[in-house]
Amino acid sequence: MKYKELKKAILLLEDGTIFEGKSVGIDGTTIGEICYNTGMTGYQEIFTDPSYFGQIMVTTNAHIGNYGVNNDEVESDGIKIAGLVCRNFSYEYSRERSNGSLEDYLKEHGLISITDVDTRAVVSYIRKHGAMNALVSTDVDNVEGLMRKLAEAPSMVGLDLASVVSTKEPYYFGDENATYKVSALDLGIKKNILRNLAKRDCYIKVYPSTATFDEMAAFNPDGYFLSNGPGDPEPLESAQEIAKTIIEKGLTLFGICLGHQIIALSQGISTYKMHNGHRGINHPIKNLVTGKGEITSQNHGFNISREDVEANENVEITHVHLNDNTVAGIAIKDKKVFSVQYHPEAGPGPNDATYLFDQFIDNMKS
Ligand SMILES: NC(=O)CC[C@H](N)C(=O)O
Repeated sequence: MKYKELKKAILLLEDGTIFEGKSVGIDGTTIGEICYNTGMTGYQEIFTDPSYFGQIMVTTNAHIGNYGVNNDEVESDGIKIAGLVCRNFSYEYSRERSNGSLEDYLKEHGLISITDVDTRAVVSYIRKHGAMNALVSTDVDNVEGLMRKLAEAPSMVGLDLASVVSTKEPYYFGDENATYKVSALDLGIKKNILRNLAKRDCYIKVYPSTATFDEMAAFNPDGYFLSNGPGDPEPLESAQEIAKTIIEKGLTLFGICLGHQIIALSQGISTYKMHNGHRGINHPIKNLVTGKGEITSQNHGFNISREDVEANENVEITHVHLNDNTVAGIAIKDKKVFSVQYHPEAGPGPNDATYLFDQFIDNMKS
């Protein structure tokens, strides 16, 4: 490995815990909610996933950067995480398909990152103490000032971040002569969702988070889609209103992650902040309809209340997370509406759950 003289940096947690390391990316201070992803690969897709907006990412895979970056392996127009914490940052990279180094990519996108951190200690600490805000900084001699800054940062609970990352203007994706038309609400949509729909013969109109049902209906779609996205689903009232209307009208609807939470909220099912959330690419799910297992890509810090779903006679649980028995998928009884808490589009992750896109197509067909 190339020897580099690196600046010191620190990771400071909301409760005052400090982890030391070295700076990569740019100098400065960044604040966000700390979380960790256990994926062994797929760092570029993770860093560009808009659902991570406002979060500082700890990668549990020891090596980050070793296969470089590729312009096609992005889930949005740039890096969306607030900061990166890793164990061994690789300045050297090797892969035929890569067209640049992660180091240059972090600098180009202005990401403050810290390497040489004992990430196992960080993860075991936040697993025990739960979700909290954190800061990464190269201003290592000013811990008190940094502590004050961190204390002022808002908590993730109650935060509408979807409107920040959403497109400001509607746009189209796919072939306009495709068989199915889909109106998608962009709350932080991942590109791989659009690719999966387009691949299944859909032409998609992507709407900003401020759109109304009437605007989305004007496209005359065969189906509606509610996307993934960052932050707390609860303040997103207009999206919940749209879901409620679509369901009342008996139209076809599919929701992923934040979109799934929005559908639940629209039916009076509450959401809650999890202790740590699920973020990785090997999360086991059981499909209760088919009895089959699937390994899935996940990224969420909120979840929907099992108790509320069980008490709701219009909604059924279709999928459960096998690690902790949390609700991972629901369907509205006798309607063409379903949603999952995880990521069937992968990007990164396994493709076990892509059948859900086919299910959405079948619903539009019927
Ligand atoms: N990937 C997502 O859509 C995440 C949804 C939501 N922001 C959560 O953390 O639970």
